[in-house]
Amino acid sequence: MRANGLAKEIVGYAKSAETRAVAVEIGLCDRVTDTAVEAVLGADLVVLAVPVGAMGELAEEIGAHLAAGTTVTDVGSVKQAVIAAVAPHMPEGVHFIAGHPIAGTEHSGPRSGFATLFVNRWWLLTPMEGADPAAVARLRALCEGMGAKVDEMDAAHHDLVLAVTSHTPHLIAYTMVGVADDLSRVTDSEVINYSAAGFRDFTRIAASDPTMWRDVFLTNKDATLEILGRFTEELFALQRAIRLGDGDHLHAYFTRTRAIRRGIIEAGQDTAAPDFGRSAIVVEKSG
Ligand SMILES: NC(=O)c1ccc[n+]([C@@H]2O[C@H](COP(=O)([O-])OP(=O)(O)OC[C@H]3O[C@@H](n4cnc5c(N)ncnc54)[C@H](O)[C@@H]3O)[C@@H](O)[C@H]2O)c1
Ligand SMILES: O=C(O)C(=O)C[C@]1(C(=O)O)C=C[C@@H](O)C=C1
Repeated sequence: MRANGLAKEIVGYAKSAETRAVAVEIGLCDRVTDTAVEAVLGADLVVLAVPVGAMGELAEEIGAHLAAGTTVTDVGSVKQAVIAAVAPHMPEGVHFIAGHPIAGTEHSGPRSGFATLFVNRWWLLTPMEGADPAAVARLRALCEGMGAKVDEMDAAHHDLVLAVTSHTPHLIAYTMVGVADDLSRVTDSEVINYSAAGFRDFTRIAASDPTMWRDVFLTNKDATLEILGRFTEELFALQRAIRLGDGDHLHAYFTRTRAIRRGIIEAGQDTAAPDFGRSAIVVEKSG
C-alpha cells in the first residue's frame, strides 16, 4: 500500500513487542502503537492479519472503538469462520468485508512481506448479504491498486475451493515430509540427504507457520474433510493400479493431471516471487 501511495498514513499493531520493533526498524508502517485499540482510532480502513483463530478476540478488542463509516477487512485463509467470529463485534455503520489474498509464502513475520506479493494474484472478497456496494468498491479498488485481480464469492464456496487448492495440498505436504522424516531415522538420513526436487517442494510448503495452519484446519474442518475423503479414494485407486500393474490407468491419470498443470500456467497463475526456487516455472512460461 505504501509503495503504491494508497494510504495517507499506515498505522501498525502486533501482539509481540519484538514484531513491533522490527516493523519500526524496517519502516513497514508510519507509526506503530502498543495496543490494537490505539491503532484503529480514526482509521478509515482496518486490516486484520492474524491467524484465523485469533480474529474473533481481536475484533472484540477493537469493535467498540471503530467509528461509523470505517471499513474492516481481513486476510484470513478461511472465510466462514472469520465472518462468524468477527461480524458480531462490528458496530452499526461499520462495513465489515472479509477477504483473502491468494498470495503468500512459507515465511511469516514482518520481514517476510514484499511490495509485489499481490501483483497478478487473485484477491477474493466474500461480502455478507447487504454489504454496502460503495465500501466493497473501495476495497476492491485498494486490492487492485496493489496489483491484485479481485473476485467476489460466497464464503462457503470460498472455503470449499480453497480446501481443494490450498488447504488439503498443505496437509498432504505436511504428511509426506513427516513420513520421510520417520523413514530417515531408519535409513541413516538418506531420505533427507538425497531429497529430489519433488520432495523439496513439499518441504517448502511443510515449513509454513504451524499456528496459521493449525487454525486453518480447525476452522475449515468440513470442507477439508470432504476433499481429504475424495483424495483418499483416488489414492486407493492409484494404489490398486500399481498393485495390479495397470499401466493404462496410471498413464491416463497422469495425462489428465499434466493438462491441469498446463492450464494453470496458461492462465498465468504461476507467478510466485522469484526467490523461492521456482525459476524452472519461469523458464516454462517464457519458452
Ligand atoms: N502466509 C501466507 O501464505 C498467507 C497467505 C494468505 C493469507 N494468510 C492469512 O493471513 C493471516 C496472517 O498470516 P501471516 O502469514 O501474515 O502470519 P504472521 O505470523 O506473519 O503474522 C501474524 C501476526 O499475528 C499476530 N498474532 C497472533 N496471535 C494474535 C492474537 N491473538 N492477537 C493479536 N495478534 C496476534 C502475530 O504476533 C503476528 O504478528 C492468517 O490468517 C493467514 O491465514 C496467510
Ligand atoms: O506458496 C505458498 O507458500 C502458499 O502456500 C501460499 C498460499 C497458497 O496455498 O497458495 C497459502 C495460504 C494462503 O491462504 C494463500 C496462499
